[in-house]
Amino acid sequence: GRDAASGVAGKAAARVPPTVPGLPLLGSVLALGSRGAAFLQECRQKYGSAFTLRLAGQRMTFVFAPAALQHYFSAPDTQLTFAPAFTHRVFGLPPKHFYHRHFAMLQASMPPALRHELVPSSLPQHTARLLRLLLAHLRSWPAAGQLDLVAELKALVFQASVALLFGPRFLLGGEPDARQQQQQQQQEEEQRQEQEEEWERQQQARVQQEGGDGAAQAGSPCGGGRLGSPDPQSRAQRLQQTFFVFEAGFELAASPVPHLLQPRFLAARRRLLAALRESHRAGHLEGTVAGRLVEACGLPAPYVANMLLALLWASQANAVSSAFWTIGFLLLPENSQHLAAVVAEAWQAAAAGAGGGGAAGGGVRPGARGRHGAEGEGWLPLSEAQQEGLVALAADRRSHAAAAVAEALRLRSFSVDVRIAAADVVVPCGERASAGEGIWVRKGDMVAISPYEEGMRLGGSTSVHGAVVGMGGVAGVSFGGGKYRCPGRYFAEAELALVTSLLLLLFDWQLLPRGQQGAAAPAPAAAALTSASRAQQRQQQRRQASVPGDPGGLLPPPDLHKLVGIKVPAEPCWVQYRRRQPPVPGS
Ligand code: HEM
Repeated sequence: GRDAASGVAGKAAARVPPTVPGLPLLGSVLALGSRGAAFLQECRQKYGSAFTLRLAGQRMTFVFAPAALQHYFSAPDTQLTFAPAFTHRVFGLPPKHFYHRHFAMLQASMPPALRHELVPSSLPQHTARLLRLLLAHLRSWPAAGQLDLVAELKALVFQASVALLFGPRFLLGGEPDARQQQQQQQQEEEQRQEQEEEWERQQQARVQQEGGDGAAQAGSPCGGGRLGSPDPQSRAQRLQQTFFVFEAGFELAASPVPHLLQPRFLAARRRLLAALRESHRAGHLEGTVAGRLVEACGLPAPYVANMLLALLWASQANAVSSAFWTIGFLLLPENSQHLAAVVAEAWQAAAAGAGGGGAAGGGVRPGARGRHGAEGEGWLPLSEAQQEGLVALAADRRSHAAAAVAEALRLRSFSVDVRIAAADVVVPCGERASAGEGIWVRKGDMVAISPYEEGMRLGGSTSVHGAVVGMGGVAGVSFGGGKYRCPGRYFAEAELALVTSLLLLLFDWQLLPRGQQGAAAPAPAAAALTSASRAQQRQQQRRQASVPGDPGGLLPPPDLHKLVGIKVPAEPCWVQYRRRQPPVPGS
């Protein structure tokens, strides 16, 4: 195997992979753009475990053989390199300035770069803060009602984790504060706490402003996910919506299709860059993960905002939909046992925290449950000590919540990872890969892998390729591998476990039948359901049958157009929810 992986002995048995015929000039751009993963599956059936697509001017070779995976993640940069052109095209980071700083950004220890910043030992500190931000946001939810879980998780996860990583003042905005630059570290810390309190006050003020009457509401409790809503919005909501316009346009923007044809993407990027630039100048990012990364990276000032945009995208794009899938899968009837285990474990963790540390501040307010009413306003769901219990649970990689997160990632990450061939190389492939069999890839071609098996069920046995076992199974591969693996992995896993435990501890949830929402929900006009859209619906239901993890088709299908990263749900997901009482201290 070692010979083949080195790409030297492989040359003798190397073959050129078949090229999929497509349109003149465009090649398979349209097929891949419109059918995504389904198109790749067809190609795989027709051409086998390696084939090349022509995508306008770019050739992209897909390799599916397990032997290729190992090579992919271990090949030196002189053979396969992380796509620098891509960071330029999407984030506007020129390789000239960025490429040699890339490692500093990932690895530097002083000032701490991402790998040092987000190591497991520093996680409790980050997750404790994240939990406070999540709780502040959840206060604006009525005690019960119906909501679109996709939209609400977007708002919850984006706003809380951006406040954590970029600082609450990035989301709040505000005037530059010259004094801030001279403040000692301790003062900065105090200030951040004040900002978090201010953030909480704002969330609370909004509850009051919106009536806080707790009437069972449908729709978006905090205006989270409704694009184009006419309601006056906070800066946080506007940033969130702009971000998801950027994210929706991301893959097309990375393709060779001219940006001139993508005005929405360009406008969103411009707005995000302006907001990041303004916050950086005003000192809002000081003392935050993002601020320390700027220091570690040492980019020239004009490109700082572009790097921050890359961090914003990387930290949100996958995490938000992963949170949805984790909770969504747990709500499926066939997973009720797993749900019960996650709830019991969260309950225990909160109770243990409450028992161990003494419930500061009186803990849970009795009466916060049941018929929602003016309680919404002062709802303080978890004491400090209970929060500590949940934070400890989020760091436990053997918890039921961690298993549910890993399973959701495995089920919704049947996507692709991409490198560029830095030279003519042989990638091991085929039944005799260990004996040197492989495929040729030309210098400049893209090499893509998609190492996922489909058709597995939550809790079922996990079959993974031997090549990826060392990286934590398929869920591990969704974070990439080798030296470019995701530096946010441990943070992301703790974040997702925390969001899952918290929401399942504080609320009872029930999936509503697809396409059916509560009376108060904004129902789609019946007339709008044309025969064309009905046909589309049927087609989607057929596709759903082949989507792993949801045999009954109760969750929205994943959008199969998206090729990179965790799949995004293609539709809203309506649920009924109701607050419940977390454990009473000492119980
Ligand atoms: C479920 C959540 C997440 C998934 C599935 C995920 C996955 C990935 C993958 C696949 C890569 C590319 C690795 C490669 O090509 O080999 C990546 C890169 C990256 N991720 Fe994550 N990620 C997640 C969450 C996060 C979070 C929460 C952060 C930050 C706090 C983060 C920060 C980054 C950064 C900065 C990079 C770029 C690294 C570079 O420039 O080389 N990610 N992620």
